[in-house]
Amino acid sequence: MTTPNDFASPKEMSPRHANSSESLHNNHQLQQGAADQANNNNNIWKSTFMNQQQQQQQQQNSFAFTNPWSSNNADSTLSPPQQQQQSYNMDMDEDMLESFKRRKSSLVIPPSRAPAPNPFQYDQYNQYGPPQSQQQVPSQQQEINYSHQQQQQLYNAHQYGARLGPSMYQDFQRRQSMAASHLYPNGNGNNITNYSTRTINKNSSITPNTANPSMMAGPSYIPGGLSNDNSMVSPFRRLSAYPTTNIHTPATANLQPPYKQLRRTGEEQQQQQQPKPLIIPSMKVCKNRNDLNPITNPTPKFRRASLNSKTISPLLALTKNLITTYQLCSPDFTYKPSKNPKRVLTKPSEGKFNNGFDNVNSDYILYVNDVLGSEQNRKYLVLDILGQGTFGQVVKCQNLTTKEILAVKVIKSRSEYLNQSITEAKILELINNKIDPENKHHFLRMYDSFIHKNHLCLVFELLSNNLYELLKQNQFHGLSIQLIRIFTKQMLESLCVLKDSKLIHCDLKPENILLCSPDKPALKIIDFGSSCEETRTVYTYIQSRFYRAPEIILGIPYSTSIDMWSLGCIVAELFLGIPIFPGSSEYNQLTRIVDTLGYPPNWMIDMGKNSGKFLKRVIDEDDEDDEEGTTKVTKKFELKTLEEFNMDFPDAKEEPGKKYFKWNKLHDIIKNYRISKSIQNNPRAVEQEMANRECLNHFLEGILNINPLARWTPQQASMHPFVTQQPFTGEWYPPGSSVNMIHRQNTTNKQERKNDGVLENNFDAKLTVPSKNGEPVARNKSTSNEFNKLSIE
Ligand SMILES: Nc1ncnc2c1ncn2[C@@H]1O[C@H](COP(=O)(O)OP(=O)(O)OP(=O)(O)O)[C@@H](O)[C@H]1O
Repeated sequence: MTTPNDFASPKEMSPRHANSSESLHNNHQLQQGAADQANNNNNIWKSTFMNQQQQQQQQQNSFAFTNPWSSNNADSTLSPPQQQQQSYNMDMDEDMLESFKRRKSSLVIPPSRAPAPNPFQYDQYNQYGPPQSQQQVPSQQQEINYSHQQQQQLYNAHQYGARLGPSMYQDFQRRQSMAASHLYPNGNGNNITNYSTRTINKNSSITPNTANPSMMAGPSYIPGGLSNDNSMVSPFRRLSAYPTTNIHTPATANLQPPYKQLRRTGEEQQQQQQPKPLIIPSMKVCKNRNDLNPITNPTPKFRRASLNSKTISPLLALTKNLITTYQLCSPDFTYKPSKNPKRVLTKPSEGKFNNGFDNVNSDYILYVNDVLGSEQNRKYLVLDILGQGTFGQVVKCQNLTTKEILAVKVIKSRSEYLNQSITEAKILELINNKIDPENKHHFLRMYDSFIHKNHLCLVFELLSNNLYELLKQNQFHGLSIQLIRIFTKQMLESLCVLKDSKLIHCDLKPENILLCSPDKPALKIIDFGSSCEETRTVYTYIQSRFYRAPEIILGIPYSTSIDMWSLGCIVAELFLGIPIFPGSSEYNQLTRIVDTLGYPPNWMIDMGKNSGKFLKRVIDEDDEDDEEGTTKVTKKFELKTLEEFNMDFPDAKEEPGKKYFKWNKLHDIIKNYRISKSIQNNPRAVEQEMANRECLNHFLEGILNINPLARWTPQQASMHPFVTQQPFTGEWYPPGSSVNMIHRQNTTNKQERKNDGVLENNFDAKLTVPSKNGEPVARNKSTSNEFNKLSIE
């Protein structure tokens, strides 16, 4: 049979025995001194001490929690006569309990109404009860052993194991150790005593109990753990265990609760002092549902406190009225909100630059309740963080004068970010004041800008979630086509205005499109930090990768049409829930685009500064002979294989990209995307959904045209049936468009790459045709003659 010691080390079982050899030594010393004093006879003492040691050893082996005073020390001064001692200690226990209860009430610590059942019946141990006589020791020991055997059996039989498991068992033992450490806190033998046998003088020095019970009733007695001695903490508070005795208590005049109690009559007080049976929490096996009903104990008296004599529920005392509660515990306690620790919002939060105001990334270290700005009417109280980006942090603030809640973008203090952000502020100013003064075209409003501790701060209207967060909330399942249409319409309105103003946003992505409020589908475009004028396209490394246009990847001069590409990616993502081109690198990004939409036209590859990085030139014989019968040799390009790319750029360590969609072609991805469960059983709804998808697909093909010259402008896209909700017949061309192109029917993939809807390798060419995944757009016969004369205005 295993013993409890098999489950835990002696250290865990008893700090008194195993934790501190010094403590054990002191214990012996103390007992030795006591024996000397009593018998003044070395021989007797020796035999007694050896007896005692044996007993202790036995106890230590069987169970760690034993009362050193419970064994007969053969010294009447230390161990009072059994009868006397028992009643005395019983009195003291009750006294302790009552005092403790009152003390607890004054601390506003409600006793647990239905203590958690202790699986190991810990409370039944007489640890806090009266000391046992020598005669009782074996029986107590037996009880302990028996109980532990029971625990052991229960544990082994998995009766509790399933619910408690070894970790809970260990936790129980740890708590036992904690209790023991409260019982024997100082590790010097003087304090080694039981609660029930402790007296503490006014100076809080703890001495073993003497035989005189009257000593316990005086003002000098403070029950163990609740004395002035701070080192003594009641184990009750940790274990919610009550003494097992219920003996009449002597008055403890110095421990009256501060209220109500004072108004009680003597009779009431007497009644209160009557012995009351204590319900000892015990373990019970739940056999049916009724066993789970909570046990409600009668509300004990003195459990509520307040400074103004009003009763406060424990809940309120520990929540809303916590300050009062603290004041009740310590009259010196004062509370000032200004001294509250401020929550830091910036990560990393260690000050590195700018006199410690900035972290290693040159971000200003922001705290809740910080004030940004110093001028009158331009002070902003920091409330929370809204987002973080390349340029800095965006925080929710309150204007201290107007009380308006706003968003403040605190730009990094490095000059490159500062300069670009000045451009952002200028563009926003232009948009807000000149381009969209009436706030109709879904652009973020900027209200103010100022410098705070070397950081440019831009004050914006406060918006809600961004579209990425919206998709996330929807478990990345994509939005309904109706909602996508509403969003697309608004984004196109903004892009029309930007194109007319010859401005390029350059960083359109779901994170930069924000809902105005959480409950309406109105949105606004933010983050003009990368924006530029169409005539000043200085930067070539722009746009977030997933939304990066092919002309940027290839390194071709760009225009407002890069925003249309990003829009196409965003609309597709709103439908699919995840990015349509989630490239892990530029090479991977281009690979995904080519796989889904076909190759860029030759002129783009010829022109692209970066083309050689990703593509290889292959001289191929054309499968068609010219009129004279000679084989035409045309330039062709192919994406480098992964191996070829890694060979050319060993540092890149390019790996095969993860495949997110079963299908490759855009049309197939959209068409075969899962149908919402809500309409799966409704054929008409499914039919409507498929029709909507066809329309969405056609719309996407128009704006996700690899050729920027063939890509629809926002004005053209705004007229598409997907946006206008006009009937979609399967064909649609931007009004007034004509093209002069030679189009081959039944083009193969190889052939797609040659043409891909572009007619001339001329960047300024205006003669383009919308293509469908690089495949010819099916046209009805009646228009086939005009087909070659489409031009886009
Ligand atoms: N006016 C606003 N109201 C609410 N949240 C905002 C506001 N402006 C920005 N945010 C939040 O802060 C995030 C970052 O903002 P912003 O894109 O302007 O920073 P950035 O440093 O330019 O980021 P990026 O890395 O995209 O360049 C946004 O995605 C958004 O969630």
